[in-house]
Amino acid sequence: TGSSRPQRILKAVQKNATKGDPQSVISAIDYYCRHKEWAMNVGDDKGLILDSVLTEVNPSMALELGTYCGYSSVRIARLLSPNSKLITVEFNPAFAAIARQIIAYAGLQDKVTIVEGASGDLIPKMKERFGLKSFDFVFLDHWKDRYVPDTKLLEDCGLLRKGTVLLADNVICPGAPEYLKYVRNNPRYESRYYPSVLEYTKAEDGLEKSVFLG
Ligand SMILES: O=C(NCCNC(=O)c1cc(-c2ccc(F)cc2)cc(O)c1O)c1cc(O)ncn1
Ligand SMILES: [Mg+2]
Repeated sequence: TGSSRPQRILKAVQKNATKGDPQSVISAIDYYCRHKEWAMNVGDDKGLILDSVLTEVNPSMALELGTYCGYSSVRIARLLSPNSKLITVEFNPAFAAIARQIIAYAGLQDKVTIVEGASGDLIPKMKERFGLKSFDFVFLDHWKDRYVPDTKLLEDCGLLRKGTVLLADNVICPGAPEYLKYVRNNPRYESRYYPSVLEYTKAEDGLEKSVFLG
């Protein structure tokens, strides 16, 4: 049996990036996925918006739902201040295994904790498991029909605080229409849409930034 797409992405990182250099890991993945084979990383266009929101929020505790190969984990962790942490949740063990290696190649393993399992099962256990009060930043990039139930779960588990920033990928493509309805019609959120393109394509996509108002 042949290699998987995530395995080929890891190979491209090991071949073309410099160990311990997160930017070179990001560039190697973007080059491979733009010129060799498409993959569902947030990518370089939407990645610049992610970078700017992250720099503005400067989170101490960040959560990512949907790790895949760890591309956005590297984008997020490279911008975190010392002692700040990223917890990233991945359902698919094969994805998690590759992501662990890509995050380590970037030298960011001390800032990132990968948790394997279903977000709906893991979110209620986060406070006790990680001794955290709440998240300052959440990046939603997993199954699009989990965005609403997991956002409600984060609220109900007291994992959001006044000012927590949620940033959701793919709200246009593949689309998260229920999520847009939920955050845009909800007095507890202040939302803004950042138009962009689907990673490595010219198709329309974008990020929705929603501030939890408590
Ligand atoms: O989280 C899991 N998959 C990735 C979710 N992310 C996406 O589905 C996703 C899809 C696309 C996309 C866009 C256009 C197109 F034509 C095909 C795919 C883009 C993106 O940027 C994504 O983020 C997952 C997997 C699994 O096997 N088990 C549990 N969870
Ligand atoms: Mg995505």
